[in-house]
Amino acid sequence: MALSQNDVLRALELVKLPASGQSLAASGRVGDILIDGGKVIFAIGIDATEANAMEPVRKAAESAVGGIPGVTQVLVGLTADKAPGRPPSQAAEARRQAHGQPGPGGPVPKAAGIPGVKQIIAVASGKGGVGKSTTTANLAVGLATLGLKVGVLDADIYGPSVPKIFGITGKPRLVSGRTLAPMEAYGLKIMSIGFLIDEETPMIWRGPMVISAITQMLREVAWGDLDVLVVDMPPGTGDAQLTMAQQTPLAGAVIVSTPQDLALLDARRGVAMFKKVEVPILGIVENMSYFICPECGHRSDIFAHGGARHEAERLHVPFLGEIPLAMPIRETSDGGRPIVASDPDSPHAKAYVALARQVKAGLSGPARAAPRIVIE
Ligand SMILES: Nc1ncnc2c1ncn2[C@@H]1O[C@H](COP(=O)(O)OP(=O)(O)OP(=O)(O)O)[C@@H](O)[C@H]1O
Repeated sequence: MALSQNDVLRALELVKLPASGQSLAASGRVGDILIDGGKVIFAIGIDATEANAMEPVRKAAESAVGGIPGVTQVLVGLTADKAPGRPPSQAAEARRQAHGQPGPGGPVPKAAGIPGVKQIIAVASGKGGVGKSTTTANLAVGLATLGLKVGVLDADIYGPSVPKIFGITGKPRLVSGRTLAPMEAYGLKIMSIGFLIDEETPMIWRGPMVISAITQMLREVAWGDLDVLVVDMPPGTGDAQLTMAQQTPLAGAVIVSTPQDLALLDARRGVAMFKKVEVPILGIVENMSYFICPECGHRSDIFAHGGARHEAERLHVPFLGEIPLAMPIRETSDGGRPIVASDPDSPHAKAYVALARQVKAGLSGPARAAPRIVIE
């Protein structure tokens, strides 16, 4: 007989919430349940502060549903998509009302820091394809050339491309219990959500997986001592991105945009998203800003360059610089050899190092005047 949502909810009656002892099924926290043959997928709504406490509940839910005859695979994620003010899914809301439970809400506190990691920054873009991952990789190598210990966390659930940009193959190994060793390339420690999420995982499921995956990548990876961890965020400004911005103890965010109007509009949304969760904006960088002909050296502003600088001024956030549209950037990035590492003397690499310098300065705060020494 085909599996039904009621079969799943019956199994979830046996899973209890730690604080109240209430059943998960009755809590109103179970989102829409997707059933595809023997595969069952759903998310448990949590407050952003509960990620660690609710992990055992997630596991218990997976094993309870896994025990239903006919179930071949279960995927359960924790999601804080229901940020204050956002409505829960219709199904979850109906169950909540039926059981007379209070809805989610309240302020979202800041996520706890990661021992050994001094600062975490996000590289984000309002839309895909603007060169966010290429910028992340070259910025990270650039920060390392400035003498910092740097890690890269690829959190782009929709298209994790950091392993490819760094030419990494294979999977991270377990060092102890659930802790993974990060991969290493060009002196950086690297972890990608691509190592944790199966390529076949449906897109609809990736958003709900965000909290567990980001928590695991932040806290169950042996990062060691890092000055900066650079996070390649998923493009866009939807629920998944907002949740991630809330769940990650970010010191600041770099927004990547191309100069076109539409990309700039999206960049503006990105700035607004980080402001909403009180993450400081380190600035906007304009990628594919201008083109220098490799044959004749002529410069063309193909996308009416300068838009990001104006947008940054308009939004009162720093402008971090311009990266040209250049074949060597694409070739090295797509070939697993970021240009700052593979051709550090090129003008393109220098543009990224200048960006890294700006970001580093932004992280150490506005320059303070040296104290005046008075000799009496
Ligand atoms: N400045 C640049 N000059 C030339 N090519 C570039 C530049 N920046 C990025 N690219 C190329 O553009 C393509 C998209 O870049 P990238 O994957 O970094 O974008 P993205 O914004 O991370 O995309 P998404 O997150 O949507 O997958 C890649 O082929 C990359 O090599």
